[in-house]
Amino acid sequence: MHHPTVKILDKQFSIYLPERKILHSVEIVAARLSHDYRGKKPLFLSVLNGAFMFASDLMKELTIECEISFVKLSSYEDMQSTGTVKEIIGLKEEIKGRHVVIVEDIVDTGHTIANLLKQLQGKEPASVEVATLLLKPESLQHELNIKYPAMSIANDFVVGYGLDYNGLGRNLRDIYKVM
Ligand SMILES: O=P(O)(O)OC[C@H]1O[C@H](OP(=O)(O)OP(=O)(O)O)[C@H](O)[C@@H]1O
Ligand code: HPA
Repeated sequence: MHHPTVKILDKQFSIYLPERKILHSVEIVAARLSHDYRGKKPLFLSVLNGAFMFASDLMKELTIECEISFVKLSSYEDMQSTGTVKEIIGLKEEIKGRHVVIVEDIVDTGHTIANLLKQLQGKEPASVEVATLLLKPESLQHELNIKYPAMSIANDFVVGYGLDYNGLGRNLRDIYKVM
């Protein structure tokens, strides 16, 4: 079902990125990753919770030998960054010498990714890059090289396809923006 608008808690959202457009952009970024990481047996590190749906669809499109693992770190409350970024939880894999690709649903201010990159670089990986479904270039507050953004969007709050508003809306197939 594709609704033109949805209401979540106190806010109204309108359709922004339909599922077919999302999946098309996932295919394109997966093709780039498959090309760039062939023979490198990369470790995809998906950041929970938001990235679960992107990670799932991305993995299905990859044609190379690769691993995936899930880590957790949360910093968002309501619609604003708290600025405090927590440490990586649940990382059991040896990072040293591995080609790591972080899989995120969204890079907004960049606080989360900047912190995560710093923590991972200390573990001496062979390389680290970032694949994100959404990038908000106008919102970025860090100098980051995000090599694999599936889509760049304006500075609007969005929900759906894994992204939440106060925990809700992650199950929506399409992405909606706040009205
Ligand atoms: O670039 P930033 O401004 O740091 O924002 C991006 C981060 O915020 C969201 O995570 P959140 O902390 O909301 O956790 P969640 O994935 O469980 O929703 C999102 O999944 C990114 O990890
Ligand atoms: N929507 C949902 N979660 C988020 C966003 C957003 O626009 N930015 C950072 N986390």
